[in-house]
Amino acid sequence: MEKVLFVGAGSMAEAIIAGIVEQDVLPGKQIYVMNRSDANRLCDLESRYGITKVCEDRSFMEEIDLVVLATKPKDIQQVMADIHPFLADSTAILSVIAGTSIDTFEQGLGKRPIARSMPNTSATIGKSASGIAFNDEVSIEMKQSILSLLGAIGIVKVVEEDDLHVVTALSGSGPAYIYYLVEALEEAAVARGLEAHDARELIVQTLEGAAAMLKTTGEEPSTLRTNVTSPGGTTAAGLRALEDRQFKSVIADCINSAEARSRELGALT
Ligand SMILES: NC(=O)C1=CN([C@@H]2O[C@H](COP(=O)(O)OP(=O)(O)OC[C@H]3O[C@@H](n4cnc5c(N)ncnc54)[C@H](OP(=O)(O)O)[C@@H]3O)[C@@H](O)[C@H]2O)C=CC1
Ligand SMILES: O=C(O)[C@@H]1CCC=N1
Repeated sequence: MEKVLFVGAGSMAEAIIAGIVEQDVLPGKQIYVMNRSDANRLCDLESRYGITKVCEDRSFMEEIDLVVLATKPKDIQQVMADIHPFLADSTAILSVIAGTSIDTFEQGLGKRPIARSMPNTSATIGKSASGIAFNDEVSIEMKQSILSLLGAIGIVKVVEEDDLHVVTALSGSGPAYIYYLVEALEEAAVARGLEAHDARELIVQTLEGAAAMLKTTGEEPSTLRTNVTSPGGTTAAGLRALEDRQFKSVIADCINSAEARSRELGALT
């Protein structure tokens, strides 16, 4: 894979570009980026990551090996109409767009190698948790190239295409749930008198420590939870408040709603 074009230059495109530039995944290879109209944004990405912005010129497109589609789902029909005439038959597609199916891409861009993925914004620091599915046109070699590209920005799970909706709900949107949890914990701690910056540091370290415990001990989360929970102690009191408010059912609603929205977005494209 020598030449990669990002179509869409928003937060997700930047997270992946930052990750692959930082991890040096495509050393010496050429990374191009285009968007709809925000010229300043392209200049900014070009100067920060040493990639090449694309404005009007489309002549180079037939030499592109991989197009990364990173626009909003609502824009994808327009994008496909814009780029299809310029792509070589062999050009592969990697979508990061929520909901939109491989079938939709095949209809808009022809039968060609297509991978549909769902990374997350932690790609910026090489910590994405991504899911991916491929169509039958993707060769073993191309699959490996795409997996190593996504692998360099975090972990990747190959899943059935239909499961990408729940992957989107879980790990695509997941960072936002965690940030919301941090906001809530911080607000509660500040309301009880802690300084905001102290609360923030304690929360982030608690998250980091808990994640590392899950990873390194291999223990079940329920076992680790039980280890924290002294009978009649503070944790039991806190967990009881969560149970009283049906915490697990709130979380199930969150995942189900996000998955349903992913399916809706797919149906709209
Ligand atoms: N943000 C996230 O956490 C995640 C997002 N995703 C998916 O990534 C995709 C992009 O999301 P995000 O980066 O947040 O979105 P943004 O709104 O930040 O970026 C969208 C980009 O698409 C460009 N665009 C729109 N229309 C066209 C067009 N016709 N031709 C070329 N470029 C076009 C926009 O250009 P301009 O600014 O010039 O209009 C902009 O650069 C979405 O489909 C989302 O589902 C996936 C995983 C996580
Ligand atoms: O909110 C969204 O639709 C996108 C997909 C996953 C994360 N952000």
